[in-house]
Amino acid sequence: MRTIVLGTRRSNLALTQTKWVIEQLKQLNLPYHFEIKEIVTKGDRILDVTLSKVGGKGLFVKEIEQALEQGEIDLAVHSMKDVPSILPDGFTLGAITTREDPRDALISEGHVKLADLPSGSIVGTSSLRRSSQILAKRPDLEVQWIRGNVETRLRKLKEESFSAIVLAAAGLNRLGYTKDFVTEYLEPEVCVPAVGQGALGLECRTNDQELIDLLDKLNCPTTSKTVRAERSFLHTLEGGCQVPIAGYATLKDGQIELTGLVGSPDGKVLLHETKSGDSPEELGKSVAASLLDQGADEILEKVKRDLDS
Ligand SMILES: NCc1[nH]cc(CCC(=O)O)c1CC(=O)O
Repeated sequence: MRTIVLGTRRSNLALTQTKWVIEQLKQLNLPYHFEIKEIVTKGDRILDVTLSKVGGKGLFVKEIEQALEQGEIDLAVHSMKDVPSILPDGFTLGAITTREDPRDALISEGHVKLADLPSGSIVGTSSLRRSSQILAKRPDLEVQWIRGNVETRLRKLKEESFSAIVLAAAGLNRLGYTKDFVTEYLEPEVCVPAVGQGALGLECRTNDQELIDLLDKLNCPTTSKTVRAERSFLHTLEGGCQVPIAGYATLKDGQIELTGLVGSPDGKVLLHETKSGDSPEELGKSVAASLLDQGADEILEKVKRDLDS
């Protein structure tokens, strides 16, 4: 009987997600054993600077891919929003699972909603996408970088000078926080989610056909299709680093509807586009092209220059 080794980061969220996938695999009642191997990535070790400066989201994924390549692990469970838009040769996503709540969640001291936070209140986030959209709504607030896993950020909300923080609803749900813990869910009309937010990607080696066949049983066709559109959009715009880009797609009567957004980190410029189509790849490219026509490349170039300096 084959043992499938799942590699995961050590955070509570990563472990919870990996255990959830094992449960789903076990329910298939197939003759496999499952084992978890914890991996500490560079992104987990470096916590003192903004994530964008140490190399962005790809950081978490790269070291896990090395373990896959060397056969130390067979399968990696990722939050899709942390997975770069193109995987290196030799790796594939065997499945994208059913999406959790894709929205961002605002959690504030005293449960004060975004619209009601006093002027000058400090909101903690380390995402340019979130800062851009929050400052567009509330230019009188102040955004400060906050790093660390979900529990660390919640502790900092209590102990430091933040009035509110923004976290993905999906992560909170998976960790078992109840709905009344959240002050306000930010609807996609207010804050367009990150590409892939709320979906899990199951990555394995391209030559592991046995595992690819197994993972296919956990694939959610709707989530796959919408996340592919979002990732095609991201790929068309991306220059490699973490940038203020948001993308969220839904499926209605077989048609994908994709909203893309590019904003300046201070929220003074927000470019939006929503389009429908049936090819995820073409739709992603088309929404990206519209934003480039509106001047998205200028915003993104400036962000990259500021990160490099
Ligand atoms: N960047 C960290 C990260 N990656 C995925 C999630 C949440 C789960 C998800 O989006 O699926 C989080 C935490 C957060 O943004 O609050």
